[in-house]
Parts: sequence; C-alpha cells; structure tokens
Amino acid sequence: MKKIRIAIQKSGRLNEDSLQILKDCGISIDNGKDQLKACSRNFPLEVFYLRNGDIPQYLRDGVVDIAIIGENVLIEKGGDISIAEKLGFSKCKVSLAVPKPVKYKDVTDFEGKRIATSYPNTVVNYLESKGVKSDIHIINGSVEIAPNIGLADAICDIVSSGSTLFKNNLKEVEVMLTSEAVLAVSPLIDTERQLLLEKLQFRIQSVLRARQSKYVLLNAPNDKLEEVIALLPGMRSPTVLPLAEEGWSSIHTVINKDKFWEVIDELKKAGAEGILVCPIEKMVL
Ligand SMILES: Nc1ncnc2c1ncn2[C@@H]1O[C@H](COP(=O)(O)OP(=O)(O)OP(=O)(O)O)[C@@H](O)[C@H]1O
Ligand SMILES: O=P(O)(O)OC[C@H]1O[C@H](OP(=O)(O)OP(=O)(O)O)[C@H](O)[C@@H]1O
Ligand SMILES: [Mg+2]
Repeated sequence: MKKIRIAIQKSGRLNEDSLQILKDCGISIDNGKDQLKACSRNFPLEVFYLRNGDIPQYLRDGVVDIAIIGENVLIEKGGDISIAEKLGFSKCKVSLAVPKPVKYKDVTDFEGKRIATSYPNTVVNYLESKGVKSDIHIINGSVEIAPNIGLADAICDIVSSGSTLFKNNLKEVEVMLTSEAVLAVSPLIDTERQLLLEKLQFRIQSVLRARQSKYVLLNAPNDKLEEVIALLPGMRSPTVLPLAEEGWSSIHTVINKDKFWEVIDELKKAGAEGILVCPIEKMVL
C-alpha cells in the first residue's frame, strides 16, 4: 500500500503545532531527533522535515503529496498550489511598514522607494495592482532593521503582535494579506494518495471543530429551562436530564468556545448554576 508523503517545517514556528495536529488526529510518528524523514506506525504516512521556504517546490515537483505550510509562503512562491484546509494556527499578517516619524498618506507614497523584504513577489504584485513601482531589496532575515541601517526606506514582513515593528521604531501602514497555517496539496497527487488525503482531512476537520468548541453542563430550575436553553445554541438541541433534586434539571450542550464567554453572564442571570465547561477531543458531524 502506498503512503501519503507530508512535508512539515523542520524547525521553526510551524513545527510543533504541525506535529501536534497530526498527533491529535491519532497519527503517531516515530520521531528520532534530527531525522529528515519519519514514518507513522498507525497511518500510511511518511513525514519529510523541510525548510518552510522550500516546500512549494517539493509540492510542485510531486516529491511530497501534501504539506503544512504558512499560507503567506504559498502566496509568495506557490500560487499554483491548492489549499485543502486552513488549520487555524500561526496566524499573522504580511504588511508594509515605514519609520514612525514618516508622514504616510497612501500606497502611492511607496513610488520609487526602497523596500526591504523576504516576500518580493507579494510586494511587487500588491504594489503593481495599485499602479505603484518600487525598488525591492531582497533580504532573508532581520528585515525590520533595514530602515535603521540606511538599507531601505520601508519594509514588508510578517506582523503578528507588532512588537518587532515597535522595537525597531516602525509603523504598519498597509496590510497586504492575512495568513495562517494551511494543508497544501501537490498538483501531482495520485488517486490512491488522494483517498488517504480525504481520510486525513476527515480527521483534521473533527479535530479543528473540537478545538473551536466546548462541552457545557449546567443546572437550572425547571421554570427557567426555556430561557436558559434559548441562550445556548447547541449542535442540535441540548440534552435535558432531571436532577435528583425535584424541580431542577441538568442541561448539556456544545457551544463555540468564544460564544461561551459572551453568554455566561446572561446564563447566570437566567438562573443557571454549577456551570462546567469541558474540552472536546474530536467532533464528528
Ligand atoms: N510572528 C509570527 N506570528 C505568527 N506566525 C508567524 C510569525 N512569524 C512567522 N509566522 C508563520 O510561520 C511560518 C514559519 O515561520 P518561521 O520564522 O518559523 O520560518 P521561516 O524562517 O520563514 O522559514 P524556514 O523554515 O524556511 O526557515 C511563516 O511562514 C508564517 O506563516
Ligand atoms: O509582530 P511580531 O509578533 O513581533 O512578529 C513578527 C516577527 O516574527 C517573525 O520573525 P521570527 O521571530 O520568526 O524571526 P526570524 O526573522 O528569524 O524568522 C517575523 O519575521 C517578524 O520579524
Ligand atoms: Mg520567522
């Protein structure tokens, strides 16, 4: 039987979360340190540990079938490669920034300016779409220092918390794109491995759904049930079970983890007590 070949980042920001999502999908990987290739014991899958920036080419050549990679890298180097799934981690933006004291009007301010970046295609395409032509300087790391050492007038790089920009006295002036980790697919994947991809995607979707949700249990007096239930959008409708104490019920439901904090005060006001919130491991619809 063929194995599906997945590329994940060898080391860096995506490595740990990529391995974790495979683990949450019940896929165990024999992971010797410093190995470049590993196999799963319980799923027909081979893992290749590669540099993030090299992955689009491996996908294009069909050396790997799928990959976990930053969407921003696909936009820069792999416009032809399709995305099977957004994975919800490593969220960031790719933005243009200028020194804080610069008075910024609009994107035409970049006309003829020197921009340092590791994302030349992304910048050129963005500026071209606005009819702006700049002078692009490609550098591979510590991009934010470029304006301070006189190498460039502006930069384009990843922004997350904004603290790297802040430390270098820069301000974000244009957000070109938002990105997160994605599951990307080689255009050359064969039919047999496509079926394995579908199995893997089924598992990933159950894991991602579960990560977004909480299992909530609470008690409420019977005369308040309707009011409490109206506040709880569940998978279908909540389970209601009688408590040993007469006149009270226990309500069980699944709720979006962010939604829970929005309704907690209202639930208490409506008469809910003993509220328990539990993690969900997998969620199959
Ligand atoms: N500060 C950040 N916050 C959130 N996500 C980020 C951040 N920086 C990078 N990322 C995301 O993680 C990906 C990997 O970033 P990382 O810095 O680990 O690797 P790299 O140096 O770009 O790649 P390589 O593996 O080729 O050395 C980026 O492509 C981006 O999608
Ligand atoms: O807005 P922030 O939260 O400060 O994050 C943005 C920074 O994170 C990334 O660098 P990283 O730490 O990955 O270092 P690198 O340049 O060595 O890749 C990116 O290149 C930015 O410099
Ligand atoms: Mg980085």
